[in-house]
Amino acid sequence: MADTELVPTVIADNAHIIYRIHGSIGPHQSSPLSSFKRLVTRQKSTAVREVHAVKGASFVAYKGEAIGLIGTNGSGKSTLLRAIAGLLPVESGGAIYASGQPSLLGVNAALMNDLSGERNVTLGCLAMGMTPAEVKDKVADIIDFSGINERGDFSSLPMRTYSSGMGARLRFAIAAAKKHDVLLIDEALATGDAKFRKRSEQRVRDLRAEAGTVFLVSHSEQSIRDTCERSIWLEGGVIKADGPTDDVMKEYETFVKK
Ligand SMILES: Nc1ncnc2c1ncn2[C@@H]1O[C@H](COP(=O)(O)OP(=O)(O)OP(=O)(O)O)[C@@H](O)[C@H]1O
Repeated sequence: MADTELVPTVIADNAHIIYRIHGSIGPHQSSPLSSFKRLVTRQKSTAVREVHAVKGASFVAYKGEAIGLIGTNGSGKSTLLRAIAGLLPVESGGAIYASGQPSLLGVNAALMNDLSGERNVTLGCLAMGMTPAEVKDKVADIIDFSGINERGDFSSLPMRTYSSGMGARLRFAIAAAKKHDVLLIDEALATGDAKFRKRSEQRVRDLRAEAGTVFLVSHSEQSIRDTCERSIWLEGGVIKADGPTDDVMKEYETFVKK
């Protein structure tokens, strides 16, 4: 990165993300009678519980960077990723700006369970904006990369017959078949076996080299160390550290060992 111009791809400026859970009221207020009373009197339920998941996150990500997001369970990593993808709103007073359309690749990425793996590859590629001709070119490579056919012809079977690891591998293979300005990966690499993990980590490095920015949420320290030169540590929704992965990991490890 040193001799290239730094081009920002994602800017988070004092981003606060709050989940509002409507109707999460106490036991007395949730009875059918009290609901009926509210209906008759046209009173709105005032009970909205808030979860302040990300608290004032600020950072700048640049082209060509792979950034690991680490932190204990519930620290806000997936929430931040979803906000970068534009799937969650940022509270007023702060903002997240991103170049292009960031793509979120999560273990929950939508594929159709009743369709075969191959059909899902075609649909996924079309949904990412490839032309039918490009898709035709890529289907075999994507299935190869996913390795779902390593134990027989699974690509022609419905996705509901796949193990969760196989599904995750196929989702990753589809998303990684395209160049992304900003690719957001949520634990997708963790579900594969060691061989697939190696292959996908290489693909993340390639995507990065193609001048995109990759964010990787993972509980696997090894995955983060192997793919990301920079890491951001979130704890309780607050960025505790942001810098070279080795340094941030050291601080994080000291924290979790306490
Ligand atoms: N849909 C939701 N509605 C309400 N609260 C939520 C929702 N999703 C997450 N949260 C809350 O937001 C906080 C951050 O959750 P998030 O999933 O971002 O953490 P995480 O760091 O990705 O956790 P993990 O490592 O366990 O995947 C948690 O307190 C969680 O309970």
